[in-house]
Amino acid sequence: MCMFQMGIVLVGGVYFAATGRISLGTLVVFITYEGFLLWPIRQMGRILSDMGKTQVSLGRIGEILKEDLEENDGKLKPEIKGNIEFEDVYFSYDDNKPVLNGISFRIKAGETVAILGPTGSGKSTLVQLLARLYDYSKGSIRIDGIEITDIDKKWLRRQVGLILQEPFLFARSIKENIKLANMEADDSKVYEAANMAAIHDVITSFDQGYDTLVGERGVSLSGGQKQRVAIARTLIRDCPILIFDDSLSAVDTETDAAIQKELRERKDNATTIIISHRITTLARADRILVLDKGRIVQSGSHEELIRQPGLYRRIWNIQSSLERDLEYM
Ligand SMILES: Nc1ncnc2c1ncn2[C@@H]1O[C@H](COP(=O)(O)OP(=O)(O)OP(=O)(O)O)[C@@H](O)[C@H]1O
Repeated sequence: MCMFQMGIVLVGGVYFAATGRISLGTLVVFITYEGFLLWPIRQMGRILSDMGKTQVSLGRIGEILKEDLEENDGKLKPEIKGNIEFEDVYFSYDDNKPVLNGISFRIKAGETVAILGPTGSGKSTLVQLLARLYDYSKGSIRIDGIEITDIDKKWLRRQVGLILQEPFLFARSIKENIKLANMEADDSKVYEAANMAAIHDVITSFDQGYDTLVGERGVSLSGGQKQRVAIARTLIRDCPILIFDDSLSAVDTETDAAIQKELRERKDNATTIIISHRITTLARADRILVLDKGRIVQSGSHEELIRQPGLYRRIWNIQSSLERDLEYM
């Protein structure tokens, strides 16, 4: 029972006892039994709300298991260069609320495109369609000219490296966490990926180096360090298409710049899509798409977008004036 409820019961109870309407014994028994009753009722409320979450999670696990059993016979397994084309793509999670409303754009193999947009504008949904986590209802998405629904789903997902904002690390060593995506990779490949993700020096500063355990029994990594381990885990797969879904947000600006430089200088330059709210990250991309309510409302290079009114210029003004203020502090 919270202090407030306890206070009301006590004040009321003492008043009734003092005016002789109830005995002191009745008051004590009432408070005791109320305490017994309240806790199970609260627990019941929690169980009911957890049951709702369990139902949704069970449904999703079922979908994943079903997908694994799906036949992919006859689907293509092409070698992918990384040319991406969205043509008039529509998508909604449920029929009433459209999330993407006619998205069209092209990315050439090896290009870096950044996406900016208010929360809920459909950025994550757009990149998840590319990895076929969901299927679009109308329009066409092509990779190297092939409709992605004609490509074997597992094959496609191996070519598209999607790094999420809150990556999951297992309670294993850092090396095992990086190698997870490519068990055949040797140590030099692990170090190369960690270097590109700007996390090698942090790892080697630990007493156990790459054998350091992550999680409760080992080191607790910061949000930015976890993101960089997850980036290394994706880079070790050598995917021709890389997607950073706000996954550079917890990394400081300089490290972010270092990672982007490494990616650009990679031998086989991957097609890269970066979702970010940080203007310095966006500015380094070859092209920026601005999304609003499931539509592309602006598209161009940093120089082009700061010359026209719109969300990009507003964010640029706010973030640059903040940086100037910080310099003077
Ligand atoms: N699995 C889902 N089921 C139902 N609706 C969803 C699901 N995922 C996202 N949405 C809804 O779709 C819309 C677009 O979401 P999305 O995550 O793509 O936006 P976003 O631009 O990436 O936002 P943020 O910047 O906050 O990550 C939102 O209204 C969101 O509530």
